[in-house]
Amino acid sequence: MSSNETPRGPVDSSRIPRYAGPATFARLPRLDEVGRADVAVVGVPFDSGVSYRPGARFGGNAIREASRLLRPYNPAQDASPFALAQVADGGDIAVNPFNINEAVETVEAAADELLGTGARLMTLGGDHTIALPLLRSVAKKHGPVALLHFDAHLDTWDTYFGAEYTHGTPFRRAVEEGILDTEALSHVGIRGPLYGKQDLTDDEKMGFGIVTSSDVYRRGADEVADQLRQRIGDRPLYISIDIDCLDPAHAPGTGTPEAGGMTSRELLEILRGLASCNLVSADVVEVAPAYDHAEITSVAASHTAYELTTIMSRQIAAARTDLKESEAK
Ligand SMILES: N=C(N)NCCCC(=O)O
Ligand SMILES: [Zn+2]
Ligand SMILES: [Zn+2]
Repeated sequence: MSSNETPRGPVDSSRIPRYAGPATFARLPRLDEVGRADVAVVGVPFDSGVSYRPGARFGGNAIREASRLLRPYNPAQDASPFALAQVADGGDIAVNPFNINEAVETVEAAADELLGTGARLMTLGGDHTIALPLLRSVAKKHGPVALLHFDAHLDTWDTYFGAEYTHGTPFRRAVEEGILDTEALSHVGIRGPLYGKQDLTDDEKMGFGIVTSSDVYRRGADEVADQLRQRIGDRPLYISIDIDCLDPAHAPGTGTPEAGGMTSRELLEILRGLASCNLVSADVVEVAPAYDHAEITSVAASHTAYELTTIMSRQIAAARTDLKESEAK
C-alpha cells in the first residue's frame, strides 16, 4: 500500500454475517487480493516437531475460524488496526510434514520473501519449531533481535532423541546461531517440572531472563510489562507466543499443557503494555484444536494475534506520519 491508499479492511459483518464464507484472519482480505501488505498474517500448518500431543498443524485455521468475531476497533489500544495499515491474510506456508529440515528451510524462504516486500509477519502456528526459521529470516533483515518469549516451557533444550529441530529447542539454536540480541531475551509464563536444575543454568548462560507465571500473578501485568519494556528498549523486537503460556483452563487446546498458567487477561494486558516497542514480527503457536473445547484456545489465540497486529499497525502508521512530516519540512 502506498501512503495515499486506504487499506482494505475486513468484510463488513453488519452486511455479511460473520459466520458466512471462508475464514481469513479477522475476515481480512487475502494477500493476493490486495497485492502487498504492511502486516501479513500467515499460517504454518506444521507439527512434526512435537514431543507429546500432535495437532498444532490445524492451529492456524482454528485461529482464523475463531477470529471471525474480532471487530475493527481495538479500544484497549485506542486504534483501528486494519484502517491504520494494510493487514492481509497470506494463507499458509505449505511445508513437508515428513522432513523437518526441509520444512524449516521452506518456512525461512517463505518468510524471506514476505519480509522482502516490506511486510511484518504475524505467523499462526504450527508447533514452536517454526520460531527458528522465522527468527533466522527476521535477523537477516534487522540483525540480532530482542526476543520476548511467552511460554510455560523454556524451549532452550539441546536435542530430543538426537534431533536438533524440535518444538523444545528453537531458542537454543537461535542463540547458537547469533541471531538473537542476548542483552534482551526474556521468557514469560515459565512454570512446571524440568528435566533438572541444569536446564535453568543453561538458559541463564544463554542470556535469558525469566518471568515465571507466579511472578506475573504476584507482581501484576503492568509491572511486568514495565520491566520488559525497559529491557527491550528500542531494539527490534520479535514476540513468540506459545499458547501454553496460558493456564490449561484458558487454553486447553495445546500439546504440552502445564497447570498454574497465566490468564488470557494477563497475557493481553502485558502485550498492551508493550505497545511502544519496535515489534518487527511475531508468532502465536501450539494451538492444537483437537483438545480444545468451545474454541476457548483459538479465541484466546485470535485475540492475542489481534493485539500484536494492533501494535504493528500503530507503529507502521506512526512511521508514515513521521515520514510525511519530515518530507513537509
Ligand atoms: N510446547 C513447547 N514448545 N515445548 C514443550 C516441550 C516440553 C517437553 O517435551 O519436555
Ligand atoms: Zn510450551
Ligand atoms: Zn514453546
